[in-house]
Amino acid sequence: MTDFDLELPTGGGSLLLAWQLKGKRVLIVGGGDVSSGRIKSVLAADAFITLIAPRDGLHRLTRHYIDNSARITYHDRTFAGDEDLVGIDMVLTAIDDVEWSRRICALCREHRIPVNVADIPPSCDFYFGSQIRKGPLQIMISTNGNGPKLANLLKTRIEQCLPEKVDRAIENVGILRGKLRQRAPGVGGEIGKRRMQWMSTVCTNWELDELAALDDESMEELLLVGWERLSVPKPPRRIQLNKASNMSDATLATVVGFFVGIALSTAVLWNQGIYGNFFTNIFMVLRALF
Ligand SMILES: C[C@@]1(CC(=O)O)C2=NC(=C\c3[nH]c(c(CCC(=O)O)c3CC(=O)O)Cc3[nH]c(c(CC(=O)O)c3CCC(=O)O)/C=C3\N/C(=C\2)[C@@H](CCC(=O)O)[C@]3(C)CC(=O)O)/[C@H]1CCC(=O)O
Ligand SMILES: NC(=O)c1ccc[n+]([C@@H]2O[C@H](COP(=O)([O-])OP(=O)(O)OC[C@H]3O[C@@H](n4cnc5c(N)ncnc54)[C@H](O)[C@@H]3O)[C@@H](O)[C@H]2O)c1
Repeated sequence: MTDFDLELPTGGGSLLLAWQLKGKRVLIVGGGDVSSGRIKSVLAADAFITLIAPRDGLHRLTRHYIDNSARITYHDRTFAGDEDLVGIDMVLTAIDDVEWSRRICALCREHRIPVNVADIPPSCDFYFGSQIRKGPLQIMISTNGNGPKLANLLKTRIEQCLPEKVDRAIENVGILRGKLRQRAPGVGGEIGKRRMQWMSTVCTNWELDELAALDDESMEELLLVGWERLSVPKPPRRIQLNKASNMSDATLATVVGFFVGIALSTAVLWNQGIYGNFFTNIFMVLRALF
């Protein structure tokens, strides 16, 4: 018997990737509303942008990006042809001209440059999705072209479920992994396996809040105590204390409300000449509550 999943994927999906565009050049054709969204996504990926769109059709946000990002090279004109594709690694078109959209797509395919044509699925080598970015966390919701609005609505739901400090926790895990690689360098082999196992145990055994509370000193301590002995200790005391003080607002409100209630009822009873002691009043409040 094997514990592998032997079932073949049913297909009909697309490949989900986190495409590394740092330092690459992306051509964006069009300067409207959709283009401004594309610019934002590409800037988040540290790429350079060549933007081709007549000035009079620019969206306010697109103009803002042109004026404020040194990564954007702007040409105030319409798409010219082959020559605009020289040195380009990816093309995104967002124009209100279906004929030109299709022509640009055909040229890109000829030059084997990956292309997305907003809203024309057959002309897309890849689709955009609805995106959530929170620090290094990136979530893309794709319905594989079935319902883009639904992707947008699901995004809102997912955003509401994300733990508050998830971005900080992920950043800290990244820093800790960097420190561990410095302490135990080497690619692959036994050392690689040992590092992966240890990091996985840290991520599994520590709460996100505890990971988010790590600072430089506690990371060094964790590496010193844990890595050297190949064990993963509990979070240091000051991080656990932080956790205690991170009591959720709702819990805090319930606890404070409970004691204020007891104090008030004591005062009222006292005022009415019912001189029960404090503990008798707690009993009366509890009886009234349950
Ligand atoms: C996610 C998002 C990302 C982005 O573009 O940044 C995105 N569309 C968004 C919004 C949106 N698009 C449309 C509406 C109107 C409501 C509706 O029609 O449903 C709304 C809603 C709105 O505007 O609120 C119209 C529309 N879109 C496409 C077609 C053509 C067709 O389906 O045939 C038509 C019909 C045109 C017509 O009828 O003429 C096609 C595509 N749109 C995609 C992505 C790709 C598949 C995504 C997936 O896998 O789910 C794909 C295939 C190609 C691509 O463009 O990459 C972004 C939400 C971002 C956010 O806010 O979070
Ligand atoms: N995927 C999505 O989320 C989504 C949502 C809405 C619309 N769309 C589609 O995306 C496309 C663009 O939408 P928009 O709202 O940004 O449109 P828009 O009309 O606001 O902008 C179009 C832009 O393209 C420029 N343009 C037109 N022809 C050009 C050419 N040959 N060369 C260079 N620039 C050219 C215009 O000057 C303008 O800046 C439309 O086809 C629209 O149907 C997609």
